[in-house]
Amino acid sequence: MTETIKGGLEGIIAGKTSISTVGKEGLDLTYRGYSIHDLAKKATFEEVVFLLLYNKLPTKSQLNTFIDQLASLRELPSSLQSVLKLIPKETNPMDVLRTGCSMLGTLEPEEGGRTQEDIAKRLLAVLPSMLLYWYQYHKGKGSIETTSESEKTIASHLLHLLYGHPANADQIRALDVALILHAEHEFNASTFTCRVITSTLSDFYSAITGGICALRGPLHGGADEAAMEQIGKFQSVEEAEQGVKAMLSKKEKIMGFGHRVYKYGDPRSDIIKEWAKNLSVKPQYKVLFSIAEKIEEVMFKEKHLYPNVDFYSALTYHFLGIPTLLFTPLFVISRTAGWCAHIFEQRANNRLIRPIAEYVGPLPMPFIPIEERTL
Ligand SMILES: CC(=O)SCCNC(=O)CCNC(=O)[C@H](O)C(C)(C)COP(=O)(O)OP(=O)(O)OC[C@H]1O[C@@H](n2cnc3c(N)ncnc32)[C@H](O)[C@@H]1OP(=O)(O)O
Ligand SMILES: O=C([O-])CC(=O)C(=O)O
Repeated sequence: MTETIKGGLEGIIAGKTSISTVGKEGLDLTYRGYSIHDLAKKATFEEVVFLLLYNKLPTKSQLNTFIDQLASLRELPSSLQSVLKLIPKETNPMDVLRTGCSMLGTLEPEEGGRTQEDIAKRLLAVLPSMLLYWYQYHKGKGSIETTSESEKTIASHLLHLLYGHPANADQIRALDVALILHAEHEFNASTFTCRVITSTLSDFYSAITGGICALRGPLHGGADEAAMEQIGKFQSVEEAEQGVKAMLSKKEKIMGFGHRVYKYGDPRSDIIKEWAKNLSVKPQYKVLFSIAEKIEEVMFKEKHLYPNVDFYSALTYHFLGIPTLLFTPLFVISRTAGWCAHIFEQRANNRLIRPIAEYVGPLPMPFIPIEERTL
């Protein structure tokens, strides 16, 4: 093979999708043809989930039925509650979701007559319960009630479970927008993982569990937590400027910047930045916001790199009082919508995903039996 291969499958078209466009000239980011800007301004997360799963916008009554259905699926089976209690409290919450998702697959398997749509809805409804049940249990709050339907939406339910009381309308809308922005992104690493697993005719839970595993890393979904840690290390804009320059001079990466596809900026970043700005009401939040803006300025001056969705999402979550370790799990909850849509799409026109490798190993050589082998 003489053609030079770029690492990481960069620029390779690995399949077709009608779910979203990412960075396509003149289209930018759309979900099923709808601009991310319109969706973030005018839609709700549940509306976006419906759109992704059913390939059409819901009517008002379809949406209400959908919201009610999701709210009725929040219950954790008692054996799953037991498993969540057994998972050590120091565990990374991404591992909790990975384990919880896999466990649910043993309790409510696809083979048991459930449709893929049933499983998609169940996962979207129960993942927040799983996360917050484990989190609050190990914070000493006991076994919290996750089934209440008083909070209709995923964002309000999540924040209520986290705060222990209802969130206000701005907080709920901020999280709702973050969930919309993270819901889908074409053939990113975690979605591609789901599609590869699906292509072997494996089950739904295996594919989603694989997606969670791929999202965990800091080069992908885990960047929001890494970005927050980096921003939080600086006390002032001056320190941030010096610190980032020093990191760049050592060839270190600044998390939350750069993107494989968007070379001129991630369209989701300005939207979530605006929400971070709106929420930065406390003096210490204003300092963090200006530190983040300084990092953005330095990154552009020094590297011509732009923030991706993770950078200002991190601040948005922080200003919502969400612990850093829960950032990437929130990404899981949102991206499950996109993963499910991709599993449906892969199944509808499946062929095993199996590329080939360029062999760069040794040429064939004689095998030396162990008795004759010397060091
Ligand atoms: C939701 C998401 O998953 S969005 C992405 C979240 N991930 C991050 O924010 C992690 C930080 N960013 C990165 O590591 C990268 O930009 C990625 C992984 C997102 C994209 O990676 P790739 O397309 O493979 O670009 P790659 O890592 O090869 O970088 C190209 C060049 O830009 C530099 N670069 C890219 N991102 C960054 C960064 N965040 N900080 C500093 N330098 C960077 C690289 O060091 C490299 O420089 P070089 O050519 O001098 O060696
Ligand atoms: O598309 C990617 O490579 C990463 C990303 O932004 C996402 O998954 O939202």
